[in-house]
Amino acid sequence: MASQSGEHLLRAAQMAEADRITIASGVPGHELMARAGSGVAAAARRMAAPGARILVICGTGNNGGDGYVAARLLQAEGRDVAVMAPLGPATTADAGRAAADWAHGRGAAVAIDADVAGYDLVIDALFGAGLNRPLDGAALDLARRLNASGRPVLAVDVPSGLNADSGQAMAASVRAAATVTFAARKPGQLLLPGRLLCGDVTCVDIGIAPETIARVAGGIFRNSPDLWQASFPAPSLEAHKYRRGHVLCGSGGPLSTGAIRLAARSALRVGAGLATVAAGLDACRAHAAHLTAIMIREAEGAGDFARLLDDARFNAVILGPAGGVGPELAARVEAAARRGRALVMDADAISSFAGAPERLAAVIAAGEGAPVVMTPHDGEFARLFGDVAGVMDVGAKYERAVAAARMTGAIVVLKGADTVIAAPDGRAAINDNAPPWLGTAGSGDVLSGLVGGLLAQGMPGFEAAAAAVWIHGAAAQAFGPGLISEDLPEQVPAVLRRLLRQGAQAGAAR
Ligand SMILES: NC(=O)C1=CN([C@@H]2O[C@H](COP(=O)(O)OP(=O)(O)OC[C@H]3O[C@@H](n4cnc5c(N)ncnc54)[C@H](OP(=O)(O)O)[C@@H]3O)[C@@H](O)[C@H]2O)[C@H](O)CC1
Ligand SMILES: [K+]
Repeated sequence: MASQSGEHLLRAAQMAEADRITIASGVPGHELMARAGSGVAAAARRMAAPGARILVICGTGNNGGDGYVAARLLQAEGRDVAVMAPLGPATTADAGRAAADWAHGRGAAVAIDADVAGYDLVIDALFGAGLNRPLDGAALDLARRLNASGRPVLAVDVPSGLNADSGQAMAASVRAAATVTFAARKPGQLLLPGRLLCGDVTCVDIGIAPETIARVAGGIFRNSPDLWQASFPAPSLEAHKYRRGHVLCGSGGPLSTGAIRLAARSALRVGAGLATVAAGLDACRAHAAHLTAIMIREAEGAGDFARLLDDARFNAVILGPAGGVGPELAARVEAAARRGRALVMDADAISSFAGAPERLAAVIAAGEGAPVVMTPHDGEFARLFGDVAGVMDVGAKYERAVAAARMTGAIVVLKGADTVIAAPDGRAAINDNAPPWLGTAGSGDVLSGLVGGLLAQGMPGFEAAAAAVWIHGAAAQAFGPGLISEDLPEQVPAVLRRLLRQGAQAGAAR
């Protein structure tokens, strides 16, 4: 996993280990703190105009230490800085040293009940990665006063009260306009509500080596082209349409045919060589009125569908968009999985296994390693895994997705504004490029098509799913507000051009 390229996200414990390794290698902790504090001061300079009144709220640990360093640097250049130490003096050696350096000749800290509304910028250095229980008492009161004051907050590492791993507020969390974090982003800064509570996140290099980060990393990544560009199918002259795969898309009934058409069109747009919609006769007639490049084959039941799959040229299958929950659809899933075809399970295909994840796992195991990608939203996920210990009851969203992937053998795309892509081997990617307007009817159908189209071109399951999620978000960003799902496939070419340009540049740089 460590060889996987991409931006590592580090949990608090992994960050502490990176700290420890770096200190053991000869970089003193107070040096790391000095660099961290300097990064905070630089961000404060950008946020606070000259003459602005700055309040630095320092906790007792090293997060507070970063705050003392920033306070000293800002005061040394003539900034109007006050320090509040609501929980008492620093308790760690490095923070104590930073506090002493700040206090030297600079007067005492302000009282805890000082009116925070009187400041132009508040630097939140109360708790960082060391938060280990919900806020309470004075800390909880102060966080609430800070949020109520409407004052712009610059958070050190993470807003105080935010769990750096899960992105959840622990009783409450400071809401920051910006956050300065160190060495690597944390999962809780991309997951919701953490992403909203952090504001703009800047990651400061404090001298922790990339190989140290890779060594402590646990397979959690920020979703970006770096993660999957190497296996992204680049168009080439000899890759004629039969070499770029053929996606078989299972349709719903005659009054619910649009969903699978969105999926099939998306599969073609992302580069699949061919796409065919399989449908009952009445639905075929409905499709015939809409389709041109996408072919149509009649398949009344699961048996007909299975017989279509006897044609090995259908190397990828999409099932679920408005497919109709029930044993019929489950039987189609089984037919595709048992034949070892790359399979995307969306919506109704997932719900057709509600409460029976073990049965789904057995079906997937029969496919002997062909990639299966499921794309549930939270509700479908809960219906499938709700009763499984160790899946719904684990802390962070990516832990739930990885547990589900491990249990079923599928790649799990747990959708949302903070979609997580997880693999049975423990890898997870958190996606943070989806704009609010992507949440529109049918966008999930488009995503299933993008996944299927990339699988048809031979991308491995995890990479195909991560690339599809990223392209889905980028296409929505390209279109802007007012988006409806029919617009999404039409934005894919511009996103592909950008990706191929980036890929060519990366190749040239190698
Ligand atoms: N490489 C890096 O990332 C660097 C990070 N730095 C900064 O260090 C902090 C982490 O510092 P740490 O001392 O581990 O912990 P905090 O400062 O976040 O927390 C201080 C202590 O507060 C106690 N605690 C925890 N939760 C609560 C709570 N809800 N209420 C009250 N008190 C709480 C806890 O101590 P206990 O003994 O009470 O358990 C914490 O230890 C990191 O975020 C960075 O800002 C380095 O400065 C530079 C390198
Ligand atoms: K903080």
